[in-house]
Amino acid sequence: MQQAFSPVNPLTLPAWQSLQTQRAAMHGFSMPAAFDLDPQRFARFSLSHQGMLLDYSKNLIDVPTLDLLLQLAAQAGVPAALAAQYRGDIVNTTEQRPALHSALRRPAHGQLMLDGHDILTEVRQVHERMAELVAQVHSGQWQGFAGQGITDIVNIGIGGSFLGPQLAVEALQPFACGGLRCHFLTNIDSSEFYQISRQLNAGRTLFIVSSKSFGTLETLKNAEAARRWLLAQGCPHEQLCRHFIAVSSNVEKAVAFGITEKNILPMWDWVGGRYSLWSAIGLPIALMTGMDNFKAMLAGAHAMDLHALNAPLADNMPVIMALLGIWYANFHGAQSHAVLPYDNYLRSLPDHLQQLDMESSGKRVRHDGQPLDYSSGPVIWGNIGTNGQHAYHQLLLQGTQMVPADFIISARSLNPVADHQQWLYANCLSQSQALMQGKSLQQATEELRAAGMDEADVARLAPHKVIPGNRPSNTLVLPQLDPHHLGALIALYENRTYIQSVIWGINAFDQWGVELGKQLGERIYPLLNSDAGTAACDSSTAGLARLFRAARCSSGD
Ligand SMILES: O=P(O)(O)OC[C@H]1O[C@H](O)[C@H](O)[C@@H](O)[C@@H]1O
Repeated sequence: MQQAFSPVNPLTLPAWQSLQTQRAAMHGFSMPAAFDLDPQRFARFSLSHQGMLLDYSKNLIDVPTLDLLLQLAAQAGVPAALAAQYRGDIVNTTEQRPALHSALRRPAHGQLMLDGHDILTEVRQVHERMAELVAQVHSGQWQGFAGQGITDIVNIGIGGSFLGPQLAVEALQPFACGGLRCHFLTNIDSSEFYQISRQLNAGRTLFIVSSKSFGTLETLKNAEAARRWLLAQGCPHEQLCRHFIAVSSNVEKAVAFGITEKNILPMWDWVGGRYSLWSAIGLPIALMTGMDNFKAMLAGAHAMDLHALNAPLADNMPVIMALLGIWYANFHGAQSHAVLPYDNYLRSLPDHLQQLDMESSGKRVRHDGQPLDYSSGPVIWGNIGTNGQHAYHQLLLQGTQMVPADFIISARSLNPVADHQQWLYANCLSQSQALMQGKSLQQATEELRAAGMDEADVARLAPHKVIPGNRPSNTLVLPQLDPHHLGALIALYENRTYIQSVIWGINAFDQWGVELGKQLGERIYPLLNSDAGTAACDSSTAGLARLFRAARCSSGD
């Protein structure tokens, strides 16, 4: 396997330096004026792929800025890095692994050799096993301990073993088949276990224990609780195998936990957790929507990979989105980025992208361990559009920070109701337009005068109504939210995240930061039983541990 990276400090790239000069030259750039001056601005700054349109005309760019950003991508070696990732070179340098989630969605023919194995054959075999399981569950051939078919599946997993499947299961609800209900058990919170388990009939429930490592505390504790619950509900010990499937790259640990080997679907260390919904971690998606829809999602993602690999930089959707992200994070000081899907089915997209992007881009050193002296990834946040208009859009419009936003909407609704979709679309467009146009003091003043207000009140109120405008956004329009376009959309963001990491010179595929809390949790747990050891820890942790012990004593637990 080849090592892909000789890390580059982007600050040394000529295009980075030119962009700094360009940023200064752009001081005073007005997006509304740019639209007035150039009737072709929308056509110039938009592109489409697989029927998806990216309108990036409402950004703080002009042609020279975009040219410099494209030069930055070329100088940072983006095309070569995309090819290296797709080929299976070691792009995860700290763990010395490739990141081959793209291999999970390649068509079923061809070969990709890794350490002497053809991994495409292995992927194919797992997809075939998934198809068998889906058929068995849907046909009622898979039966629980009481000889009845399955009605409920419970995915036990967290992080990447939860967020991607949850997003896709929700997004593809109109494509549901098989009549199953799907639940996600994630947190180590007894209330969550209680709320889910009370809806279940034990004899008709299938638990999928999803954990790449099979070492994640929350997942193992919930799997143990599920096993105890099944036994308490009358499942004989020897019949537990009818109620548990596992997905893991650590088959040994899954077997040691008690899962029958034939019920364990493998995954591989070359798939990162946050990129794993395309593997057997996506089993809940296949169970809820059928294998054909799961495969259509893979095909959409694959087409996006090919686009990222082959389209010229200037026509390349993930490249353009990545460069705009860099422009705002590194040249405008933006510290957050909003993802605003105008689609209830995409309500979990911001959650998924938070893990995808913030675990990948939340880094402080380059591949070579040198600290960054520039920003890496911003905070990703967001929620369903329209709802946000009645909440945090106030800050987007009039707050002191500039927050670049992605608006995402489908041209067609799969469940049309009267003129709802037209209003939804109008709302979406109104927000990006308001962010771009704003409202001047003169406009605010005229509006108040037109409403018949006296001059003193006009003068008092007008400044509060000013909206600065010139705030950037992208609009992504999907023809409709179907499996193919969902796959393309998620893969678009995956590629965008990777491209940004290449320019920043950071590793998008490790996440060492999350380990510290896990280690400390192991040390804190015993302090909640006894105060032995509290002397050695900080007074805040000791005080909070004391409070827990006191609460437990008083409740008699
Ligand atoms: O799938 P698992 O091994 O249980 O891991 C679940 C999650 O745990 C972590 O702590 C990582 O930060 C995530 O990237 C991962 O997706």
